[in-house]
Amino acid sequence: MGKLISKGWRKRDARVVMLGLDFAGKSTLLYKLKSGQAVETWPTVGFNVESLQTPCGVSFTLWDVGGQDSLRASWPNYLEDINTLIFVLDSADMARLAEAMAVLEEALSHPSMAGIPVLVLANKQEVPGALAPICHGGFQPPGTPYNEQSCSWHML
Ligand SMILES: Nc1nc2c(ncn2[C@@H]2O[C@H](COP(=O)(O)OP(=O)(O)OP(=O)(O)O)[C@@H](O)[C@H]2O)c(=O)[nH]1
Ligand SMILES: [Mg+2]
Repeated sequence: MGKLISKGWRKRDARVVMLGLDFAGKSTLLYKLKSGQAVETWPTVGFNVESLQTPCGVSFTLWDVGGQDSLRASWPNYLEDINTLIFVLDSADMARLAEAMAVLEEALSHPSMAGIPVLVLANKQEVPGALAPICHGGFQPPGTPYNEQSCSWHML
């Protein structure tokens, strides 16, 4: 976040976009951050958006984009002029890990993603058998080996 603030983010709301396969938990996360409570969700058709603030007072707008296959063609529209991409991964869904990797790679190839910080959020960690973040070694943008010190992308 320090890097983001140093880019002048205090002057305007940052635009943060969440992508990920359907059922990954994006909307659950959005409303948990907004209300502090777990809410029931339905598959998102289109997007949800909320204004949020970090505990240290940085305002940002968080976009939650529907992840169903039929909606992914619209993802590039959401990537224009963003400050950060959060890619939400269902860590308990091994069967779709490769699919998730493929759609992340496609999103990262969008021209407007150059230089944009990416956070891969390994969700559903409490599910028995979920892949631990440290085990997501194969799940990384091509050419960008995971490095705790690197600011270009982070796995949480
Ligand atoms: N066990 C577990 N379930 C979760 C977690 N986060 C979300 N879920 C569940 O995952 C399901 C899908 O959550 P959503 O938030 O609707 O998923 P989404 O990524 O918004 O899906 P789309 O809108 O279709 O793209 C719901 O049943 C949630 O309750 C989590 O951390 N752990
Ligand atoms: Mg949703």
